[in-house]
Amino acid sequence: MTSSSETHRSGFACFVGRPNAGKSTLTNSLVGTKVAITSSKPQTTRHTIRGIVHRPDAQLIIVDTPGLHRPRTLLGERLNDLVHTTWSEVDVIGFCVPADQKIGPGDRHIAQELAKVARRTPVIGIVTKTDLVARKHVAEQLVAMQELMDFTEIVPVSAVDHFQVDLLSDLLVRQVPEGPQLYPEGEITDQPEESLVAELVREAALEGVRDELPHSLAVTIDEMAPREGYDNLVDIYVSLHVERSSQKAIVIGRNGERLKEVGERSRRQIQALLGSKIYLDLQVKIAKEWQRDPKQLRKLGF
Ligand SMILES: Nc1nc2c(ncn2[C@@H]2O[C@H](COP(=O)(O)OP(=O)(O)OP(=O)(O)O)[C@@H](O)[C@H]2O)c(=O)[nH]1
Repeated sequence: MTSSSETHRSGFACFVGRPNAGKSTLTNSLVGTKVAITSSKPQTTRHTIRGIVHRPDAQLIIVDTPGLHRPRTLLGERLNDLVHTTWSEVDVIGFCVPADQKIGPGDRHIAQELAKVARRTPVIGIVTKTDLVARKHVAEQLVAMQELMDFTEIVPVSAVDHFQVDLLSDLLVRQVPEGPQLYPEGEITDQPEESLVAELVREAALEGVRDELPHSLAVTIDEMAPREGYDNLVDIYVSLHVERSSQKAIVIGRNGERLKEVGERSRRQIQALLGSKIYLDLQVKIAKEWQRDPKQLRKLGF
């Protein structure tokens, strides 16, 4: 019997909405007081992490997206491209509209842009600040939201009263894939992003072959640096260490098919983490009996 309570999920979410829609307050409310909000922005990271929701069953990383502009200039267009890229990299988007304000042209503009990615990235409609208006008014706003675009779900919340914030957390978590805890609890800034990237690759490499390669897979980042002359490209060279050639064959797969899948699967998540395009090079190496050799273990970061 498989119980869904045993699966752990992890992934990325972002909130969009016009200024003052309540995005930051909602992020804080979701995250709770347990976790500090980091605004650390290492060299290779473009997305700022606004907060991390730690739950026993999931970890939800809430990232910032640059604001959407009305593209009057080429720069405006470029910035909007960046927004679209971010939207397609995260696992779920929350579109915030305050309950106490009429839906306006700003919201419709965002909805139009979101509709372009909605087929790929689920969008949850969030009516914020419900504590400010009567229930009847919340209901009307929900109906108005429904007409705005095709949402995966629509939910009214109040960050101030903590009304339905846990429900929103559940709805967001439902949209992120199965995966390990990416950040240690309470310690968001200390984890070098290299380890997160390695963890994402390891997770993708184990997918479907977990029984065959239980603990015989270690992943190290050989090099990770922004490519010179490009403002949005990070080169990442990764080694996957196995113990035997039979395991190497499993990781690589027939004609390299599996390794290609591993690359595709991890690339999307790494791009979401870093907020930048990446070139990902994966090499499978045999480190004989690395689990029993202290020297090898140190080299592999254990
Ligand atoms: N009553 C009430 N006020 C709220 C709620 N959520 C946010 N606010 C208030 O609304 C204002 C804007 O909230 P923010 O969270 O800063 O909004 P934002 O969308 O992050 O704003 P930008 O950073 O400008 O995009 C603040 O004064 C908040 O205190 C809520 O649930 N209830």
